[in-house]
Amino acid sequence: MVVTTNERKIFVIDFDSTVTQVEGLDELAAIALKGQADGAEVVKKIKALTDAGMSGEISFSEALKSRIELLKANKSHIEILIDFLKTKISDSFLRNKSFLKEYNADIYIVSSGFKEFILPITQSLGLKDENVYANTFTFDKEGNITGVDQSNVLAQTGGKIKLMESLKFEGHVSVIGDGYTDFEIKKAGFADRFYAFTENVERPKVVAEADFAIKSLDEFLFYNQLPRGQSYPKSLIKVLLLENVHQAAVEAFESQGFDVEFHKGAMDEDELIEKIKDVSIIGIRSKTNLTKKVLENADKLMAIGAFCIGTNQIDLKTATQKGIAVFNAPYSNTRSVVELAIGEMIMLIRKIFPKSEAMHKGIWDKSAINSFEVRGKKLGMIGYGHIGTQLSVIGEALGMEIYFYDIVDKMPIGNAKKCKTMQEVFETADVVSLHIDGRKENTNLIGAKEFAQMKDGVIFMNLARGPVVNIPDLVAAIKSGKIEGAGIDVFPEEPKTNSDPFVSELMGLSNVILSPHIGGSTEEAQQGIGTYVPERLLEYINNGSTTGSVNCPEVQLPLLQDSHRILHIHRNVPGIMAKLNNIFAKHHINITGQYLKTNETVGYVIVDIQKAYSREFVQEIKAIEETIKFRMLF
Ligand SMILES: NC(=O)C1=CN([C@@H]2O[C@H](COP(=O)(O)OP(=O)(O)OC[C@H]3O[C@@H](n4cnc5c(N)ncnc54)[C@H](O)[C@@H]3O)[C@@H](O)[C@H]2O)C=CC1
Ligand SMILES: O=C(O)CCC(=O)C(=O)O
Repeated sequence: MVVTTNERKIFVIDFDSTVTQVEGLDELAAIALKGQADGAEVVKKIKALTDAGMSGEISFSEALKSRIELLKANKSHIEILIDFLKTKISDSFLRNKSFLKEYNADIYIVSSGFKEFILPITQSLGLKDENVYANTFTFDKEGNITGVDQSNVLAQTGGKIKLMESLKFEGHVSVIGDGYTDFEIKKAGFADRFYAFTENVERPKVVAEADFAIKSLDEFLFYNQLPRGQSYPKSLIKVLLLENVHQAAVEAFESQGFDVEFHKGAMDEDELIEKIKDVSIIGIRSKTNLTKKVLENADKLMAIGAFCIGTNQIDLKTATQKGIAVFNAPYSNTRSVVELAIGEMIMLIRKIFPKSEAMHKGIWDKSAINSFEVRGKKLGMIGYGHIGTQLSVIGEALGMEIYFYDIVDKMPIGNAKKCKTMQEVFETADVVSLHIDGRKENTNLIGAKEFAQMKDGVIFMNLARGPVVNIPDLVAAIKSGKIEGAGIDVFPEEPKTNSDPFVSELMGLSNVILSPHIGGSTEEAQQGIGTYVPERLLEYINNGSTTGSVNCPEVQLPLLQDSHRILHIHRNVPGIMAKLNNIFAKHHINITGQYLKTNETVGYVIVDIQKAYSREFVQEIKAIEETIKFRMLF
C-alpha cells in the first residue's frame, strides 16, 4: 500500500497519545492531585472523560470543560508535566527525529491539548512553533489554571475541523492520530488520508474508520516512501515468543517497536505450521520442536532464538538451508544446572527425600544407615562441556574425586581424571551424572548394558536430555537396587505446558528425585538468557552480525555508518562472488566495505554500499539463482 503523489505532502499530527505516549491533561491531573484524599478517584474520572471524548462518545467541548473543572492544577504542575512528557515521547517519533526536522515546514501539530506543555516537546523534536495549533489555558494571578481560552476554535466541538477549514491547505494531506476527532478531519473532507496511530493506544472505533492503522511512525514513513530511521518498519516484523521466556526479552523487542506475541506454553507442530507463516523471529526453549515441516512453512523467518543451551529441538540443517540464523544462550544457565546437580547428589546420597516423605506421614526414622557424605566419593561425568567442567570444580571443592568421559579430547580441570571410555567412568564412579547434549546419536545412550557396568548402589543423575536414557531400563535398575538413588530432571516425553499432566514409569519410586526440567530455571539464569538471546537476535536483525550463531557463518560487523548494507545468504557454490561483483560493477555501485564467511552449506556476504542504488540492482541480486535470503539495511 505504498502511497505515491506528486502534490505537496502535508502532515497533520495529533499530539496526545501520538507524539507522546500519554494524554497530557490526564497526567497533569495525576501530578496536581497526587497525595489528595480523593485524588485517584478524580484522576480516574478525568481519564474516563478523555476516553469518552477521544472515541466520540461525548462531545469534545463537554469532555474538555468537565476535565478542566475537575483539574486543580497550576503552573508549577505544568513544569513537572513537561519534564515527565520529555521521557514519554513515542519511541517511533524519537527514532525519526531527522524526518521531523527535515520536513518541519510541512508538519502541523493539530491538537486539543495545550500549548503550555506541547511546545516544549515539539521544540525538542525540531518542529516549528508556528505550525503547532493547540489550546491555551487561562490562569489567575497565583498561576492556577482557571479555564481554557474560549476564543480558540480548538476549544469547541468540531474544533479541529474548523481549524483545518481556516488553514486551507493545498496538497495531499495525511492526518495521523489516535482519536475520533482526528478521523473527523478526513470525514469533513479536509484530508486525503487518515492514519489511526496505535503505537500507544488502540481505539477500535477509530481504527474502524481509518484508511490505515499504523503501529508506528516508521510504518507511515515506509508506506509513504519518506526518509526514516528503519529500512523496514519493525512494527511490521512479527516476533513470536513461546514457553514463557523472560519478560526482559519481550521488553527488548517491544522497546524497538517490534510486533511481539508472547505465549506461556509451547506449540505443537500443526499449530506452529500455521502460526509461523508470518513470523520473522521466533523465541523458544526446549519444548518447541522446530521440525523440517514447520521450517518449510516459515518463509518469512529470519532468525530463531533458543532461550536455552540445547538446540536439538531445532532442525538445524533445514534452518541453514533456508538461511535462518539460529542463536542460543550457551552459558547463562550452566551454573544453575550445576547447583541443582550438587544439591540432588547430596540429597540422594543422604536419602533425604524418603526420610522427608516419611516425616510428612508422621514417621521419625533417625538413623545413619545408608547415609553417606559426598566427601571422598568418586563423581563420574559423561560430557565435560560448560556444565561438566563447572561441576568438576565444585565437586572437587567438596572433596570428591572427579572422573569424566567426553567424545572430544577435553583438558581436565584441577585434579579431574580423563577416562578413555564411558565404561571406565561407570566402573569407577559412586555418582554418575550426565552432561551431554541431545544430538540424535545420544538417544538411548544409557540403557541396561551401561547400568550393568555401574557399581552396585550407584547414584545416577540425568539433568541433560530425556531421550539419552532408556527409561524402562532405568526403572529396572532402580527396582533391582543396582541404582540406590536417581535424580532425573529431563524426560523423553515432557508436558508442553504446566497445565498438561506428567506421566512416567519413574513415578512413585523411592529415593528418586523428579524435577520438571528446571535445571536451568532460576531467576538469575532466565534473566541472563532473556537479555543475552535478544541481544544476539537484535544484533543480527539491526546490523547483520551473526556472532554466536550455531548454524550461520559467524561475522562480527562494524556499525553501519552513512551507507546501506546488503546482507546476502546464498548456497555455497563456486562462482557466486563473481556473480555478485558483476552486478555491483554493472550498476556502478560504490562499495565501502565487504565481508564474507562460509560454512559447508551456505555463504554469508555483507556489502556496505554508498547510498545511491537502483531498484534493478536489488532485483538482480535477488534473482541470482543461489540466493537464499536477501536483506538491505539503511
Ligand atoms: N536440565 C536443564 O534444564 C538443562 C539441561 N541442559 C543440557 O545439558 C547439556 C550440556 O550442556 P553444556 O555442558 O552447556 O553443553 P556443552 O556443549 O558445553 O557440553 C556437552 C559436552 O558433551 C559432550 N558429548 C556429547 N555427546 C557425548 C557422548 N556421547 N559421550 C561423551 N561426551 C559427549 C560434548 O563433546 C561436549 O563436550 C545441554 O546440551 C543440554 O542438553 C543444559 C542446560 C539446562
Ligand atoms: O529452560 C529450558 O526450558 C531448557 C533448559 C535446557 O534444557 C537447556 O538450556 O538446554
